[in-house]
Amino acid sequence: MSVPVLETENLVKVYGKGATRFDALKGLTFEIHEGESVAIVGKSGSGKSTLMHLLALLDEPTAGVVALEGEPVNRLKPKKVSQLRNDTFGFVFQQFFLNPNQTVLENITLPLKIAGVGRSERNRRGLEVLEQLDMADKARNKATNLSGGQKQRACIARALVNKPTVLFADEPTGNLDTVTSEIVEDILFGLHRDHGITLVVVTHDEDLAAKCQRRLMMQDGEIVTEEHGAKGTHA
Ligand SMILES: Nc1ncnc2c1ncn2[C@@H]1O[C@H](COP(=O)(O)OP(=O)(O)OP(=O)(O)O)[C@@H](O)[C@H]1O
Repeated sequence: MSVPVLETENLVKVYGKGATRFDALKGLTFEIHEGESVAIVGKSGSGKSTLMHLLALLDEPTAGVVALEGEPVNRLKPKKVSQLRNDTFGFVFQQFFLNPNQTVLENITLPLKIAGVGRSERNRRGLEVLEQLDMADKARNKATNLSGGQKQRACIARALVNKPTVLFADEPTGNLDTVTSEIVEDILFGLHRDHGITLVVVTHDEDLAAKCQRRLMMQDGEIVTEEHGAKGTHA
């Protein structure tokens, strides 16, 4: 079998110490393979976001290992980790995190700016993904002047502009109405199906989770069950 794009070994996260110590993740070992769609589900406080932050190299575990394409990340220098994160991952969050003072195009090309890509190439690639998401006509709009669904599409565009291997989505439809949620879900699963992007979704939404090929059910910092097989039409 191929090397997993992400794997963890005995992943532990402890917040605080002494009387305020909280064991948020209690030794998780699992793999995510390239091209999979995986949902991380569970009640509020079960450790979903903590796990996603560790997988996405946004935070460090207290103990245990995260390996990216077979390489344990804890052996790498912080600068290399940042570079890998920017090159390999795209992020879509519930809260959008768009800069209201910048245009849509400026917002979505930020990962390319961080990677040191020049302005004209940034704009070319930015317009290409906006085109793909049917948002090219909004390129010069300020990011505030968009509907919720358009904001989330802009976030997806920003997540895709670096052609990531893995797309992390934390409650991507949490702030959207049902119809707009479906549009955003269709885009995410379309990227998965048609472009082979690996999708890691943290969600409370059972319908969204059901569309993923695998569901990791979390409870009190542990994966208590794992379900396989998409329940929807996106096998
Ligand atoms: N920085 C922190 N300091 C202390 N405790 C924390 C910190 N971050 C998270 N926790 C605790 O760790 C536990 C897991 O939090 P986490 O955000 O991963 O849960 P979650 O499953 O994503 O919840 P939600 O669905 O509400 O977002 C919670 O009990 C939370 O209070």
